[in-house]
Amino acid sequence: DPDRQLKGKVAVVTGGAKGIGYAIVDNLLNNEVKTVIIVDKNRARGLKAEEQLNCKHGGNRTVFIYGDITKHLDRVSEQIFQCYGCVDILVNNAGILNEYDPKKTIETNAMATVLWADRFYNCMRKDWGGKGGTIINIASISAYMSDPFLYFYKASKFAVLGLTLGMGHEYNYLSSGVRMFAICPGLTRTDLTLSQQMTVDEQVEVFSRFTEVALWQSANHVGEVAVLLFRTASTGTAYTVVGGAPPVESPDRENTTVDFILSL
Ligand SMILES: NC(=O)C1=CN([C@@H]2O[C@H](COP(=O)(O)OP(=O)(O)OC[C@H]3O[C@@H](n4cnc5c(N)ncnc54)[C@H](O)[C@@H]3O)[C@@H](O)[C@H]2O)C=CC1
Ligand SMILES: CCCCCC(=O)/C=C/C=C\C=C\C=C\[C@@H](O)[C@@H](O)CCCC(=O)O
Repeated sequence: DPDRQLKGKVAVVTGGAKGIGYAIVDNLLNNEVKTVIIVDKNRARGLKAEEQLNCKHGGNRTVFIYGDITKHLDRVSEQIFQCYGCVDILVNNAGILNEYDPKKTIETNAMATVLWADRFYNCMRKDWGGKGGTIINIASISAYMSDPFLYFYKASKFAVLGLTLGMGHEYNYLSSGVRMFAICPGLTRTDLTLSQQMTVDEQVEVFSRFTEVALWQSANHVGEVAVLLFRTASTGTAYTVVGGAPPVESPDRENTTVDFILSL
């Protein structure tokens, strides 16, 4: 299936200046993607990532565009569509963890992810004149766990999962040709998991004990899994990736099947 081959494709990765996003960019470039556009609000890290990746992979295949996903969707998407068309792949990865700022958490992780998905979906969709494509949303194991921690973050990641199961549903894929799936990583060593405002003060002790016994993994593992899933994942699905193990398709939620919808 040519839609599942990375060779020659153009991808956009939000929050690709470091952490999981950077690892996804690096792995896409390792697998013959033509160009990856990093959109990030950290200008210094974005420029450094562009330089490092162009040095490693050559050919000016990495392009950094400065942008805050909560503020600059119009400017950045217009610039991208003008230079590269609707692109083949969007990785909605940028996200924050700050339990002391629920509004910013929802605006960044949920609202911006929804709006970026909507903008690229509409450009890519075949029934509106596009050529199809793939949207990968980075949610979290937090969207599948029932635990007392990081509840605003959890709310934002449930939204990402809901978006993926709904917009990416096979029924929509049949007309749009836009595949959408989610990756739900467990604890991954990045700057996000070093942040000082990760959880409310009263939970710091118990949360620390939890993170000491939980399984951890490298960002590069998530990057490798993103490439694997690009080749194998069906639309409207979500995969957990925990402790460096292979991805596991997340438990089914009740699914109104396409056959049923079409029989109405
Ligand atoms: N590190 C972990 O344990 C896990 C992380 N995730 C998710 O993976 C994604 C990436 O996280 P990490 O790499 O760990 O974080 P990170 O903090 O290392 O990197 C996040 C990147 O996103 C950028 N970013 C943040 N807000 C932005 C905005 N408004 N506009 C543009 N760029 C923005 C940052 O500048 C940074 O370069 C997030 O969505 C996070 O929720 C999911 C599960 C586990
Ligand atoms: C609860 C499920 C987590 C799912 C993974 C995810 O999406 C986000 C994880 C975010 C943070 C993890 C932080 C781990 C921190 C440990 O290094 C610990 O030592 C921090 C102690 C608490 C503190 O606030 O200092």
